[in-house]
Amino acid sequence: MTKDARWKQDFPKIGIRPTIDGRRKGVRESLEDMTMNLAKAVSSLLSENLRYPDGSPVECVIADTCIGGVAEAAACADKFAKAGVGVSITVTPCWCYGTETMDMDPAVPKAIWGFNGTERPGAVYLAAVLSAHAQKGLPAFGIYGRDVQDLNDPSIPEDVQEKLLRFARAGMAAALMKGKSYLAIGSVSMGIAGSMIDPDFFQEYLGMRNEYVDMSEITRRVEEEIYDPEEYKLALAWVKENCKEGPDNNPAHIQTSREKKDKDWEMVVKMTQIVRDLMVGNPRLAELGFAEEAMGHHAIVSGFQGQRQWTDHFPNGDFHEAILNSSFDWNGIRAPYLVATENDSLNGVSMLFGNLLTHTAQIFADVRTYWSPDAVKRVTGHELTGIAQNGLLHLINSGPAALDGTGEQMRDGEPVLKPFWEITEEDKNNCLKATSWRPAAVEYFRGGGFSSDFLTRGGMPVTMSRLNLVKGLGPVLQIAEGYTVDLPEEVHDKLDQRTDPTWPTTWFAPNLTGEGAFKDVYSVMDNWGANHGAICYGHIGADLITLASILRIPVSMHNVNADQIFRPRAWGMFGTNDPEGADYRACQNFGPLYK
Ligand SMILES: C[C@H](O)[C@@H](O)[C@@H](O)C(=O)CO
Ligand SMILES: [Mn+2]
Repeated sequence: MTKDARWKQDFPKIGIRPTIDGRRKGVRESLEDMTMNLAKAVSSLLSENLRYPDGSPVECVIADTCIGGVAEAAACADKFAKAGVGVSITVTPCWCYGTETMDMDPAVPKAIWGFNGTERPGAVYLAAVLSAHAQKGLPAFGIYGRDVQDLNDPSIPEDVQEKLLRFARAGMAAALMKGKSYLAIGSVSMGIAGSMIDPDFFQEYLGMRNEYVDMSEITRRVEEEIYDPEEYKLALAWVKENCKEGPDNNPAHIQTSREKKDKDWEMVVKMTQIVRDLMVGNPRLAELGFAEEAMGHHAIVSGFQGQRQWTDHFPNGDFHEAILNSSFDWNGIRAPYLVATENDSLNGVSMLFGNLLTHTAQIFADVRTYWSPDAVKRVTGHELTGIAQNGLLHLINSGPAALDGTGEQMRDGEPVLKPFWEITEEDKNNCLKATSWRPAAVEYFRGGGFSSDFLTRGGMPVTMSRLNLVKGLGPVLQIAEGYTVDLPEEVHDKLDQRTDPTWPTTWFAPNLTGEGAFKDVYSVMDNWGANHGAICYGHIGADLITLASILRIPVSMHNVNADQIFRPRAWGMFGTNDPEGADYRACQNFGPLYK
């Protein structure tokens, strides 16, 4: 199979709009070079720092001329539409005519950098055009450098760079998901509301489609051999060599035979191929006579119901969920495919946000247990210290934690999760070595299968997020930044044995602020909106907040420093003393991006 059937269309581009004072015979001419150079500098900054999901640099398109009035604004809009621009950034060092030069496309996230200078009033334009954006209901991000620059200084100050990059990362995440689908394989898992797909949410807030296939489609493709048989051989051999089977934890009388386990391996490998092909298609299938199946469902994220109808009879989905979510398989190191276990589409969306912002693999987990320091002491005799001193959350689920979540990839001697293009063979092999595949708990999974078992290395900055839907309100996002934690081996073992030790564990200590939901670790658990969370490497809370504001999803809970929060300027019009309340009011007022 071609390794990446996914990226058939061109990626969206970032459009840069240099706006200028339209007065000829002096003013405009004196500003042309400076203005165009600002646009070029922003273009270089973004292309050097941001990448597409395939690892290639983000492409920028600059308007053909500076924009001094509506004719040039329209020419720019035309160029951007033809070039597939998904995000726009307006730059200017000077006064320009607000409503005559502004970007009017309601579905394109927008920012404006108004140069902080004295010779020409860039900040005055910034304020004027942002007032127009508010008045017209087209929210835009305002970027105003903290320190005055000289007019001929083409550099981008660090604070401006940070805001340009934060906006562009989030804007591109929104643009990249637009037009893609969430593929539900199966329906509702064990009454989990997140697997009741809400198509209005996907359509209006994310610009996405919903695709649905019954799990019987997997049976059909297995039985009719609708997968690449050569890849299957390669995959099975790779799995035998790289995926070591761990001990069977089932009571002896229900353990399955060696023969059944070997059959399960064959089945779970086929399931992996089939789920991937369902998501993104596979040109090899057309060569094999399956042209329709070769097309796929254009899915950027999917969910697999599994429990219970499938898993009561067939091997569970843990293998395909874990491998597809990882940054590697038998075809080598590649971008993760996102698969939400239990078809929890809302956790799938949280994974999608994390992945599009960082290009790293995501850890999907049950937010299973709050362990207070006292409870840990009582059960193990161990005193929690350091970042764990206030207690821990046990993140654990059968299934889809990416193997990258072992924390076995290294950068400067520190454990990290890398975008796939930075992952080395050694990183990959270490992730595989740190994972064992335990025969599934048969009382839960009557059909057998294998669950990935690993323990995430401690000391990594991570962000757990979760999208929730509330009737009458709509979607809200919650965000908890914190760290993964190492426990002494015997302490981990004791705590792990009390749950299901065949599943991957991440010990998580959220950063506390002493207030609200972050008063203590218990409060984080107590305020979590659902049974699942999506865990992303890095402290990406600020980027998530910016993305949520682009999509008009209010943030109900976060522990991000106030000075990192960057939302469209109009949010301040809904109150400045209470940013959380203002966020709710602004999101409600403007409504979903694609309505
Ligand atoms: C085996 C169980 O049914 C688990 O899958 C269950 O605890 C969950 O993961 C619920 O989200
Ligand atoms: Mn679960």
